[in-house]
Amino acid sequence: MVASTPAERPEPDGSDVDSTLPTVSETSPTVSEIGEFAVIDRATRGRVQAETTIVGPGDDAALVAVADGRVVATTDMLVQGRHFRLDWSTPEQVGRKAIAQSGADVAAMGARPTAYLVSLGCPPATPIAVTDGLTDGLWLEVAVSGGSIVGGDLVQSGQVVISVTALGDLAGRPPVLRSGCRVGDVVAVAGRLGWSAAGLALFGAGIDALPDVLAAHCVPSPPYEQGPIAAAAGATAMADVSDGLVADLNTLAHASGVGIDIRSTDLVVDPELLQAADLVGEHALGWVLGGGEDHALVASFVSRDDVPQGWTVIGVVIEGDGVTVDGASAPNAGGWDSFQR
Ligand SMILES: Nc1ncnc2c1ncn2[C@@H]1O[C@H](COP(=O)(O)OP(=O)(O)O)[C@@H](O)[C@H]1O
Ligand SMILES: Cc1ncc(C[n+]2csc(CCOP(=O)(O)OP(=O)(O)O)c2C)c(N)n1
Ligand SMILES: [Mg+2]
Ligand SMILES: [Mg+2]
Ligand SMILES: [Mg+2]
Repeated sequence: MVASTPAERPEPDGSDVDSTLPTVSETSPTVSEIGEFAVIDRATRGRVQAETTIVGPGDDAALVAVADGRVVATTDMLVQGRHFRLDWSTPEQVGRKAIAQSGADVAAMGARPTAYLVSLGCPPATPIAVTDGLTDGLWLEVAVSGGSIVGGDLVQSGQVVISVTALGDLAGRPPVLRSGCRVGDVVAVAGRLGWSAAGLALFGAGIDALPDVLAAHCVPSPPYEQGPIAAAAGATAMADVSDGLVADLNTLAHASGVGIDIRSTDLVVDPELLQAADLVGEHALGWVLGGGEDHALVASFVSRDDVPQGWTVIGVVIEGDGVTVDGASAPNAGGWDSFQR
């Protein structure tokens, strides 16, 4: 491998050094003014814990009851300028997205989220209206996904960074792995595709239109409950779509040692995406195939009869290696790679 010289590296576009904070109000004190423990207090006081929380925030660690003797565990982080911008999203939307990103991974194992640990880094000048907004958003999404926030961390950093660890319960079922696709299975999707990418394109072009599409970029809507439903229906493999449909199906194909062929005519391209595509001069199907961050669920099932309500069959598992669309490779649907953009 040849190390790239500075001259070969792409110029930074500035997006990853964004450290702007919204001026929420002239009167909001900052995090440094009220101090770490007061901010933590505001993030935890009065919030209702799930039944499985034995010890919640306030001690050295939380204690969580594990119903079936195993716990699903996953973590993801959001970095300002890379995963969100505070001039595009409200703090509440960022909080919701942070929970959704990890909660969707729990659902993709076939489990139900039970507990979250939230670590926050922020500059000292962060208004507490921002940390309060984040807290509200985190708890709003927890109310959708299930579970509760049992602890976390708060540190000073140059930009806003949020890391969410989620735990989940499989209710005695086996986990649904990425490696379980078998030739002849059908592949189905639950949840929206392409919306987040369409919103990102609108934001990027500075077009203030289609508010539902912009909101879908700021707050994904993972179909949390469909994870356990698919597992109970016998899903053979599953993942959430964070990097892009083709990219995430590729992880299933590679882990399972198979090919997956998607039929483009079976993909739902919502009319709002066609409108957005007209506005920015891009292709809506490209967003559906290559856009990430909607956190839809994709899964394989032995037959069409196993596919639960709320899922749309979009393809089949075939012999081969990787993902094809209508039998051909999809070179423009590579999806997100944290170090390529
Ligand atoms: N720094 C790391 N150390 C250990 N495991 C990691 C690390 N980063 C990612 N992984 C693991 O690699 C796998 C793929 O990660 P990722 O692509 O982020 O999955 P997802 O898109 O579901 O969040 C996951 O099982 C994750 O736990
Ligand atoms: C400012 C900004 N630029 C670009 C994007 C697009 N984007 C950022 S991360 C990502 C993919 C998912 O992020 P990743 O860190 O890979 O999450 P994971 O797959 O681990 O869930 C996408 C499409 C964005 N959300 N915000
Ligand atoms: Mg991840
Ligand atoms: Mg995932
Ligand atoms: Mg990713």
